[in-house]
Amino acid sequence: MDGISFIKMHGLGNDFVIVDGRSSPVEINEPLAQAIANRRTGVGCDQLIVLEPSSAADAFMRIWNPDGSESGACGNATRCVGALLIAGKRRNTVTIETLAGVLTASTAPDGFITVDMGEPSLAWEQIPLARAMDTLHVDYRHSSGLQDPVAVNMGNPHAVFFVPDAEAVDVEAIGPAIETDPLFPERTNVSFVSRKADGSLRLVVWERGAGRTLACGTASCAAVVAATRRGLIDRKAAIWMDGGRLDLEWRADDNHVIMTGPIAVSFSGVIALPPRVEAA
Ligand SMILES: N[C@H](CCC[C@H](N)C(=O)O)C(=O)O
Repeated sequence: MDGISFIKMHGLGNDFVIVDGRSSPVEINEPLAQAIANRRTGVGCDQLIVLEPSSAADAFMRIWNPDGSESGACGNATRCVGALLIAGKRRNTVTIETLAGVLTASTAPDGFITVDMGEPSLAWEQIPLARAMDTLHVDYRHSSGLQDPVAVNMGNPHAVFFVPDAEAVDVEAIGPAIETDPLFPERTNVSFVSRKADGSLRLVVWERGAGRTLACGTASCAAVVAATRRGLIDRKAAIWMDGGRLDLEWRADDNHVIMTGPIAVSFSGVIALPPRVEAA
C-alpha cells in the first residue's frame, strides 16, 4: 500500500500533520490537502505542513489550510517544525524558510521553542487591502457593530478587532463574513482581542481557510503589534488563547516579533493513498 509518513504535532491545540518531503518529494495538491486535513475522513488538522529542501535554510515549510489554500506563515507550526529540526540536527537554533521569508527557531527554557517571526508589514498594500487606507484604523464595520480593526501582515493577513470581552464574541457567526470580505483580496485571519486586568491579552481567532482554532501563532504576533500601535501595551505581552498562553515581544531595536511557547507530539503514522486503479 502506498502511503505518506507523517507526525502529528500541536502548539496549544493548534494542530498539524507534518510530512517530511526533504529526502523524497511528496506531491501535495489542493484536494489531497483537504482530504488529509479532514477531521472525519482524514487524519485531521488545522494545517498540513510539508517540509521541502531549501537552499536558504535547514528546510522549506509549505503550509496548507484545510480548505486547500496555502498560507505564507504559521507560527505554531514553525515552533513544531523547529523542534523537529533542532532534535534532528542536534543544534539549539535552526532556520526555516517559508513563503514569507526565513525564520529562526531556537530552544527556550522548560522545553519551549522561541521563533523569530521577522518584521510585521503594516502598509495597506502589504496586508493586502483592496484600497488605500490607514491600517491602524481600517475602514470596516460588520453588521454586528464590530468595527475599526487594525490590519497586520505577518506573512499572512490579519484583521485584529479590540473588544471589551473576546470570549463573548460569536466568532463562528462573525468570522466567515470578515474573512471573505472584498476589502481583503487574499481573505484574512480574524482576531478578537481584549485586555485582561493583569495587562495580558485574551485572543480568540477565526483562521482564514481553517475556521476557529484553539491557538494561532501569527495571530498572537499580529495582536501584540496591533495592541502596541494602539497604545494598549508596550511591545511585550502574554497572549491567552483557548488552548493556552504564548509570550510575545515586538522588539524595538530590530522590529522583529518574537514568539515563545510550548509544542507537543501527538502521534505518527502513514496516510494511505488510494490504490492505483488502471482503467480497463
Ligand atoms: N495557525 C497558524 C496560522 C495559520 C494561518 C492560515 N490560516 C492562513 O493565514 O491562511 C499560526 O499558528 O500562525
